[in-house]
Amino acid sequence: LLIVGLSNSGKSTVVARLTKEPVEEVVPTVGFAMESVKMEGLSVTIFDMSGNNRYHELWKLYYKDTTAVIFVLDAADPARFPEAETVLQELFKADLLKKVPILFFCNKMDLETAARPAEVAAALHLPSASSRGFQLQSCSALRGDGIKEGMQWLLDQV
Ligand SMILES: Nc1nc2c(ncn2[C@@H]2O[C@H](COP(=O)(O)OP(=O)(O)OP(=O)(O)O)[C@@H](O)[C@H]2O)c(=O)[nH]1
Ligand SMILES: [Mg+2]
Repeated sequence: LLIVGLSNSGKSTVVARLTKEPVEEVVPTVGFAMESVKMEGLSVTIFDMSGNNRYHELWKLYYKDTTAVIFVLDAADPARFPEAETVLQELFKADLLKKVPILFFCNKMDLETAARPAEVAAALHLPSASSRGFQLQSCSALRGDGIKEGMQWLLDQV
């Protein structure tokens, strides 16, 4: 399982939710962090990538071993939506990810300023949920809302 997205979007907070570690202790990721967790009897290895620009090239090295992708967006940071779209397009274009389901977490929905999922879908020109194993899920990793629902969809795809 590969977790990508821009810096500060909440990837490691999502991972902390999945591994049941305290979300308060999350710090910016340097390079990447690897975690293993059991989900519904499956042993899942999570690669939590740094969103820092300097590490984006590193993501590609993991594509060939990737069964599923989670892309995390900070929905309260519209200034970075174009940058997020560019990064997401790279994922869609990658040959090694052609058959890999992508779960899109529209994160930080607890914040009043967060864009609605429909606005995010329009701004980032997201494909419809039915196409190519793509699913948009709104969530708050901080509160733990929506994470289970998203993971349920993803596990059903693999
Ligand atoms: N309000 C709110 N804050 C969140 C949420 N998820 C994460 N954050 C905060 O956003 C900041 C960044 O979270 P991280 O999980 O470290 O983000 P990241 O995507 O792993 O960042 P990098 O490792 O630097 O790429 C932290 O201060 C988190 O507490 C959320 O759902 N709501
Ligand atoms: Mg991180």
